[in-house]
Amino acid sequence: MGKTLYEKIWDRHVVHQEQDQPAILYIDLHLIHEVTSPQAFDGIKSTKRSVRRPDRTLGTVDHGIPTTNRSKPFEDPIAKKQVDVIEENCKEFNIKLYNMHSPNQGIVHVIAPELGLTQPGQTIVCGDSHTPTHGAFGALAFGIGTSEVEHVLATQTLKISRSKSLLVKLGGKLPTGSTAKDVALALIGEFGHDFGTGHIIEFQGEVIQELSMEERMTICNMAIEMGARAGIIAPDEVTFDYVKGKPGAPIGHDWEEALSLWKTLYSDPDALFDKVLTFRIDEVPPQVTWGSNPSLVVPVTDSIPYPKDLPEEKQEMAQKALEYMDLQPNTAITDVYVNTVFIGSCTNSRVQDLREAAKVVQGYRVADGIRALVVPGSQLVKKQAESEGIDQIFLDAGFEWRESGCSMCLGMNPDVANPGDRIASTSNRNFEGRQGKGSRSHLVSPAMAAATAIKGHFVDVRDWKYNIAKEVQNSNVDRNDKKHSSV
Ligand SMILES: CC(C)[C@H](C(=O)O)[C@@H](O)C(=O)O
Ligand code: SF4
Repeated sequence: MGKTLYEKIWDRHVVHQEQDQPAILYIDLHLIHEVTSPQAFDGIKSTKRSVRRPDRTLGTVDHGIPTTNRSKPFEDPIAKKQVDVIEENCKEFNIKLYNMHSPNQGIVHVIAPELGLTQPGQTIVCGDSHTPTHGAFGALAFGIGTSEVEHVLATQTLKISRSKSLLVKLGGKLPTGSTAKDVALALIGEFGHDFGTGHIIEFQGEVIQELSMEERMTICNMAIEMGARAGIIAPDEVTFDYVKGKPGAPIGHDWEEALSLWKTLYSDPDALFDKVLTFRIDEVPPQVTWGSNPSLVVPVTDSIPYPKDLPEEKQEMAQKALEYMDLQPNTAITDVYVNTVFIGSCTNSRVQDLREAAKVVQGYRVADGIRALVVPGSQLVKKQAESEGIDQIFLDAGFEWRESGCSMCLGMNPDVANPGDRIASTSNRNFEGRQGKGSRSHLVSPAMAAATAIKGHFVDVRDWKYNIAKEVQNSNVDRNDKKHSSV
């Protein structure tokens, strides 16, 4: 019988397995950041061990670092300490670290792919729940806890039990104006925020071949919000083209050898999955979450539902979410006003995301009273965007253009939302208070976030070109007239 992609990667990496016991899995790439690595290094040091493969370990700082002027002292002593500690640890154990001032610094899940370190067929771990992002390359990638970080540092292996496999077949084509983010949100809306629990999800479907690596990363990034251990997509020509020529990619004969292996990385047609779900995406409109987990989501064309109209298992959390979010059922999503817009995070902060948002923003102004932030996922993304003039489009529109990092995705640095703030955010989690105590998060695609910043409330970005843009232009003219007449 054939094997699934997950089984193929798993089998190539098992170092040791006893019956009914977890396997010992070899890890190809271990990514570390400043929040979850300090205790792991303490454990290594206190037992006088060393790091087994510093050359297969890479560090960056992303969560707590400022996204404004980095030559100024840190505002938060804890963040400062974490950054200092990872610097010391990486120095002591000879691990490459992209620190705050490095041209390669960025969110851990953005930098490894863009540097060509994330490759098909690898096992990749990080003490971070959004590690499934790397599954977009046909790698088996998942988040691990701090004690596991220590184990991987010491042995370059992980003790782990096999997960079940879940095939999600995406049928149809992505409609114009909808994005990979909308597909991920719609999937979670349809099947719930835990439908992948205990599973590795493989995403398949014709549409996948048409998706860029950036879009595939957005979908796999949100596998954890589906409850899954990891998400994975079989590599294809799009993947190989993306990796080719990147600094970490194999070259010459090694490239040819790698490629012949990578081309075998797909689920065989007769492979058996533990579960199979199908989902048609032809009619997935842009999505907006209204609650405090990503499954509480509706198309932008809809209204906020009455809890009693939802499936029974969602009713109680929906009621609680309405209270926290300060929203009334039956309110049209397009009548919900925000005061903050955040374009960033490992879900949606790559160049393609910023290009899509900039296309919407170009020539317009952020609505009055809105704080709008663009935080590129990495310094390389930032540099590329600047070379295309994208920074200027955002700045001209009244957005803030920042240095790279996690930023307001979870507010561990000074980019924190205030109590009561309502945020249109391109990140992946809308949990209570995540972006700042008492703040209210709505998850959307980059284009939707951009349009919301201009209008001040949610809008259907598909109408942007035809109707809304004209309205905005007129109101900008009014605003400018007012400005001139008051001078
Ligand atoms: C800080 C880190 C441990 C955390 C995670 O694991 O996901 C963060 O990245 C997040 O997105 O909440
Ligand atoms: S950007 Fe957000 S989700 Fe991604 S690693 Fe940072 S905090 Fe976690």
